[in-house]
Amino acid sequence: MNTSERIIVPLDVPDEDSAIALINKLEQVTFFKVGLELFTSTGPKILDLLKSRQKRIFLDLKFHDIPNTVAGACRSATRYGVDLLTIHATCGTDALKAAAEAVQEEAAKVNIKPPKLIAITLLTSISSRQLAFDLKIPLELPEYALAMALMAEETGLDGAVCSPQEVAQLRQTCKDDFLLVCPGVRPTWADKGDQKRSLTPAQAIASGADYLVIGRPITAAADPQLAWQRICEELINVSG
Ligand SMILES: O=c1ccn([C@@H]2O[C@H](COP(=O)(O)O)[C@@H](O)[C@H]2O)c(=O)[nH]1
Repeated sequence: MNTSERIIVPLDVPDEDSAIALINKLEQVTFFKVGLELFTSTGPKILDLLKSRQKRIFLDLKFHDIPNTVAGACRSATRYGVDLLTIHATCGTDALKAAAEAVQEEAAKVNIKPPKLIAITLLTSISSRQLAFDLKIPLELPEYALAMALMAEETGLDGAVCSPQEVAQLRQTCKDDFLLVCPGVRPTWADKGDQKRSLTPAQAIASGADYLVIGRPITAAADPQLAWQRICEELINVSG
């Protein structure tokens, strides 16, 4: 996989027309993320459109519910034939196990490749202070993120979503093939916005991330294609 294929661009836009406009501006991008905003607006037809253009798809619906419900949601999402799918680790072990089994069973039933099911460890918009004072979690943030990732690994998930600040620790501790996907990535020239635990794309890759989710630095740029290219060049300069 070349470095540009490691960048996943989220289509965080309100409707299908805006998504198509963005996809057209980013012809060279191979991997797009469809999240809550766009999927709630368009439903699965946006996934068909991306597939018709041979794009890879990260369906980031961040399931968070009881075991029976997340298993059902995972079965439905599996039938879309997407590449990556998310669930919150805080659903707990029973729900994570049920979700992982549901994905495998449904993919076998309809004879398609299962999506990689990955767990959100701790949203990248949460700071250490918020973890302690808002969520009342009495652990250091890296320790908590690692615990969530290990729970996901032990329950049979394929990987985790983590901030670039924790990815080195997760890379060292988790199995080599445990997929690590990092949002909250910011080039030095971009605004952090609501992201609290960011590093640059080059730092995130050097720390062991498999994929980077980079949205507004690209999608809100005056020229999204140019912004994407600038990030690709920064990554090539680091990885040689
Ligand atoms: O912990 C998480 C999990 C998911 N996201 C998603 O990634 C993108 C980031 O977009 P930016 O514009 O680069 O901030 C967005 O779609 C989030 O829903 C995340 O940021 N953090």
